[in-house]
Amino acid sequence: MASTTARLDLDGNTINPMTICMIGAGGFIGSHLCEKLMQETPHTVLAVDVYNDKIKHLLEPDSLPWAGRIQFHRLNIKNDSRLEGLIKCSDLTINLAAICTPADYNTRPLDTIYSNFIDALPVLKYCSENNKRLIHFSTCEVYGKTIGSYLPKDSPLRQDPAYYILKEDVSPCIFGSVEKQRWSYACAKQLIERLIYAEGAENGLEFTIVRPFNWIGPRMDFIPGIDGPSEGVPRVLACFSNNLLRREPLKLVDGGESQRTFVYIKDAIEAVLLMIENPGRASGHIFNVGNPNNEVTVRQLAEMMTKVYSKVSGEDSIETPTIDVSSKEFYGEGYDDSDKRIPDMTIINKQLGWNPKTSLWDLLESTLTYQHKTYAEAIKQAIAKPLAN
Ligand SMILES: NC(=O)c1ccc[n+]([C@@H]2O[C@H](COP(=O)([O-])OP(=O)(O)OC[C@H]3O[C@@H](n4cnc5c(N)ncnc54)[C@H](O)[C@@H]3O)[C@@H](O)[C@H]2O)c1
Ligand SMILES: O=c1ccn([C@@H]2O[C@H](COP(=O)(O)OP(=O)(O)O[C@H]3OC[C@@H](O)[C@H](O)[C@H]3O)[C@@H](O)[C@H]2O)c(=O)[nH]1
Repeated sequence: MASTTARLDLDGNTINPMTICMIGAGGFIGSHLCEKLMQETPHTVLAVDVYNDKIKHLLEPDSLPWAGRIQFHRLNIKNDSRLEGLIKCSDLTINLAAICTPADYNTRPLDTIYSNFIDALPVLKYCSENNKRLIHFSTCEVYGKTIGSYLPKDSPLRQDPAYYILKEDVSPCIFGSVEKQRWSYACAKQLIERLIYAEGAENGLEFTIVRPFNWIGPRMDFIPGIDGPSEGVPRVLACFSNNLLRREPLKLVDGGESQRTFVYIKDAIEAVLLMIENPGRASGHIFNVGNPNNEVTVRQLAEMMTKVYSKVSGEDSIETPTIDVSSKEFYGEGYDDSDKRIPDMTIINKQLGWNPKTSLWDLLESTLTYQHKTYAEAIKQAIAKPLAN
């Protein structure tokens, strides 16, 4: 419950309650951010989304301690004139709305580009015209591939951090060719970042851009055939969770050699709250938000998830826990991948003093405990049903 003592920002000033228009509030990150804002702050949230399943527990019943501080507005920002009014009556807009699953980037590139660029334009326009602050969610994918990935395999420079650490104000954005439609998302995100930055430079828009580096945790995406389409392909955490729950081998795309750093959603949300409540320190900045200490290859992630799931479910792992699949088979034509993603943390450290805390093992343990509790029974029933018929 929100504390009654005054909240202070990082400079010791009192934080006044604010109204936040949160677009995409019904998604994975939005649901955790709404939860944090309701449980720990006095702020009000106008939660905008086309779905609200992931925030239902915050909206009902009316007796919840924060009732009245969160309102759900079911609207599609593509074509709804109510959006401007909601932005106008808020102090801050946070835009999370996007198509952001890699399986869509090469198979639905038009929807991906529209969602990540065109649909964000009115949000930016209304914030700029009404002098409202904007926190916009971009992605670590804007960095694309590392410079090091273009060096010869045996080059010693590949070991030099200058060739792979990703810095907001220094690193270039390196994407594959246009035929590699994987990059439709990254490219759309890059262009909206540039437009927001330009609105700041030319028209004084107060903005913050967030580049999340693989935030994971409970409520991420969906489990195919249970709370999402049977043929759907979510992000890796949900793909591997689904395989573990169904006792199927985890599929390693192109050998599972790509590397990622994973950060626990609850750590990352702390960083967003600091941005919300410290505008003087956050405005005009682009922030990497990730955990450089949690780097693994996708193969290592699969191995660790298999061990953790065995521990939390009490079930032995299957005989062949992983299998290799080609990216063409798994994602279709036009897929490509980021080789390695380690965030530089200098700017977020200096501006907000934020550091991630949770190790990969610990965050997988709490997340897979949630997956097991939430889905194991439903999966059992789904598997038993066709047999019974
Ligand atoms: N989760 C991550 O690790 C990660 C990494 C990089 C970037 N991001 C960015 O963070 C943001 C949120 O990501 P997420 O993981 O919560 O994804 P998500 O898919 O769970 O949430 C996005 C939400 O936006 C809503 N939405 C999409 N289009 C809409 C529209 N036209 N009108 C209204 N609502 C709409 C969706 O219904 C969904 O609830 C996205 O912009 C994404 O690109 C996330
Ligand atoms: O079953 C699977 C799923 C995924 N993978 C691999 O696992 C890696 C991670 O895949 P994810 O689905 O989590 O997506 P990525 O990390 O590539 O991109 C994500 O990064 C940042 C955000 O902007 C987006 O949420 C998304 O684009 C990729 O190398 C992918 O090929 C598998 O090997 N097997």
